[in-house]
Amino acid sequence: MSNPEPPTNDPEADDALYIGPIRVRPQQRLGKTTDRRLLEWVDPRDAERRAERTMRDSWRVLRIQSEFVAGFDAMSEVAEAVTVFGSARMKPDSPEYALGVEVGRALGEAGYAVITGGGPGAMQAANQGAHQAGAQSIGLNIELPFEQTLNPWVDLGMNFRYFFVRKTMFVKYAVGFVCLPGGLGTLDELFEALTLVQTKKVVRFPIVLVGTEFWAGLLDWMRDVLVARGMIAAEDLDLLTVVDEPEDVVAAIHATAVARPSDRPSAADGTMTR
Ligand SMILES: CC(C)=CCNc1ncnc2c1ncn2[C@@H]1O[C@H](COP(=O)(O)O)[C@@H](O)[C@H]1O
Repeated sequence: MSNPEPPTNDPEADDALYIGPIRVRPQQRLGKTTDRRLLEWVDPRDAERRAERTMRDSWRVLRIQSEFVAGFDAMSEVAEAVTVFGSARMKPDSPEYALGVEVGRALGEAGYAVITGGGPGAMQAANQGAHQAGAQSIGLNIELPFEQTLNPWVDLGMNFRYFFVRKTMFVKYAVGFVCLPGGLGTLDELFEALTLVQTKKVVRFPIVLVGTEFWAGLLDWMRDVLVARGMIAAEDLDLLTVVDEPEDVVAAIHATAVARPSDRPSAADGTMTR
C-alpha cells in the first residue's frame, strides 16, 4: 500500500474556485453556474431578452464543444475504468466511507482505473482506495454554486461546466458503474445508467449497488410497483447486482465487463459509424 496520507494540495487552493477548467479567486466568482445560465427560462414575450439569448446560446455551443474536446483529450489515456458514485455527504469517519475506500482499493488492485465525481464523501473514499492501490484515480468535478475543490486523492482531475458533458465521460470511459449509498445525485446517475443499458445505448455494462440493506427499499418498490404495474419488465431488475463486499463488486464487474466486445459497429450491422 502506498502513502496513507492524501497528497498535499496547493496551499493557495483553499480560496480558489473553478469555473469549468478555469481557476478564479472568490471575489471573481459568478453568481450562477454555467448549467443554470444554460437552462435559464426567458420570457418569450420579451423580444430583447429573447434575441440576447439566441446570440448567447449560439456561442455557448462552442464552449460545450471545447469541454468535450478537453474531456476526450484528458481521458484518452485512461486504462479500463469503473465509475463509482455515492453520497457527497458521507462522513470520512463512517463505516460506509471505510467500505467506499475498500471498494476503490479492490477495483484498483484488480487493475481498474477508478472514476468518480471528484467531490467529497463517497467520491473521495473511492478515489482514496484507488490511489492507495496505485491505480489511476480520476475525479470529474462539476461547477457548483458554492466553493468546490477536487478531493485530495484525485490524480487526474477535470472540472466541468456542463453536467451532460461530464456524464458522457462517466459512461464513455467505464466498463461498469458502482453505486455506494447516496442521495439524489447518486440516484440520478444510477437511473441514467439503467436507462442507457435498458435502451441498449451501452451493452454489457454492469451496474453494481453496494449495500443490500440501503438499497432494499428501492428494489422492493421497483418490484412491487414498477414491475407489478407493467412500467418496467421483470428482467430490467436483472440489470442490477446488489452486493456487500468489495471483492463481490470486482467479481460482478468482471463477470459482465470482461467479455465485453468492442461496441464498434461492424459492416455487417449496416450501421454508420458517425
Ligand atoms: C458537500 C456537498 C453537497 C458537495 C457537493 N459536491 C459534489 N461534487 C462533485 N460531484 C457531486 C457533488 N454533489 C453531487 N455530486 C454528484 O452526484 C453524486 C452524489 O450526489 P448525492 O450526494 O448522492 O446527492 C456523485 O456521484 C457526484 O457525481
